[in-house]
Amino acid sequence: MQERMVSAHYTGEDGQLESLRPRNLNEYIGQDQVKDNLRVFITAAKMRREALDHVLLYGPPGLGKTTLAGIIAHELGVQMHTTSGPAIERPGDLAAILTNLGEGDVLFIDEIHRLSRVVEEILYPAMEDYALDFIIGKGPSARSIRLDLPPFTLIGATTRAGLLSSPLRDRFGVVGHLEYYSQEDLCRIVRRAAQILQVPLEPEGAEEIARRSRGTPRVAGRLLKRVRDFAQVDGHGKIDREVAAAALERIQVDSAGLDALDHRLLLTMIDHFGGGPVGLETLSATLGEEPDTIEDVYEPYLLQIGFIQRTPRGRVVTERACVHLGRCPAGGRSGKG
Ligand SMILES: Nc1ncnc2c1ncn2[C@@H]1O[C@H](COP(=O)(O)OP(=O)(O)OP(=O)(O)O)[C@@H](O)[C@H]1O
Ligand SMILES: [Mg+2]
Repeated sequence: MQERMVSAHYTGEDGQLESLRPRNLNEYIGQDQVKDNLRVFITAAKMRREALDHVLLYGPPGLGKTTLAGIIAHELGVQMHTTSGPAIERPGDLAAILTNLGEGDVLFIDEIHRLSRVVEEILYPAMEDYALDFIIGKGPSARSIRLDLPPFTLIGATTRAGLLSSPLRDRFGVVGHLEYYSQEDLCRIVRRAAQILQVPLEPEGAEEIARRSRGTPRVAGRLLKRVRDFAQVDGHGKIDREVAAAALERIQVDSAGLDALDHRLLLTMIDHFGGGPVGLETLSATLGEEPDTIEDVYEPYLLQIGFIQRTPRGRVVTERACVHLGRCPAGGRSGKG
C-alpha cells in the first residue's frame, strides 16, 4: 500500500507534530462525553487517593487515544509507562513491567487487542487484585505464589474493540469510545495547531482544511503542515481559503477529504460492479489490495460519511458518493443507496 496524505495511521513524519499534542483535558478539543466522564472519575479517584479504575479507549486511528492516555496520567499526577500488545511477547515481559510500576501509576498498553492469550492471563489478577500469580515447580510439587503489586491504572487503546476477549473487556471499569470529530471541533484543532506552529491562518482557511481532514485530528495536523508549505512558497505565507483549497487540490485531497485511492475504490465499484453490491474478496482482487486493508484503511471513513454501505450481499456505493464524484453506474444502479 502506498503512503497516503490522508492516512489516519501514524507515519514517521508525524513525529514532528508531537508539539501539537494537548497536555491536559482543557486543551483536548471535542469528545465531550468521554472527557466529561473522565473528569469526574479522575477527580473522584484523587479525592479518595485511589488508583483510577482501568480505562479502555477505542476508536479509529488518529483520533487521540494515545494523547488522551497521556492526559489522564498528567491529570492524575502520576507516571505513565507505555508499551503495546505486540511488544509484550512473554508473560515475563509483562511481569517485569508490572513490578516496576509505582503507586497509582498508569500503564498504557496500545493495540491491546494484540496481546497474546498467555500474557492476557497474567493481566487478569493484576487488574482485579493488583497481584501476580506464579506457578513454581512442576507436577505434584508445583505450587502457586502470589506477588502483590501497587494499585495502578491500566489504560488500553484499540482500534478494534470487537477483537478484545470478553474477560479482558469486562475488567475495564471505564470505557471511552472516541468518535470522528465534527467540522467545528476540527476547525478549533486546526486553529490551535496553527497558533502553536505560528502560521497565519484565516478562519476560512481553517474551515477548508478541517472539511478535508476526514474527521481526524492527525490528518488535520498533517494537512495544515502541507498547506503551510504551499502558502510559504507560492503565496504570501498566509493561509486563506484560496491558498488552502489550491494546496489541497495539488496534493490530491478533494473537497470531501478523499484522495486518489478512495476515488479508485469508489470508481471501481461504480464502473465495474454497477455500484454494488460487491463482495470484499472480489473488490480486493480487482483493486489488488488486501481485504484487511480495504476494511481497516479505506472503508471506515467512506462508511462514516455515507459514501458506501455494507449490506449482507456486499458493499454498495450510495447516491451521495455518485453525486460527489459526478459519476453514476451505467444502466442504473443494481444496489440501493
Ligand atoms: N482532541 C484533540 N485535540 C487536539 N489535538 C488532538 C486531539 N486528539 C488528537 N490530537 C492530535 O492528533 C494526533 C494524533 O493523536 P493520537 O496519536 O493520540 O491518536 P491515536 O488515537 O492514538 O492514534 P493511533 O490509533 O494511530 O494510535 C496528535 O498529534 C494530537 O496532537
Ligand atoms: Mg496511538
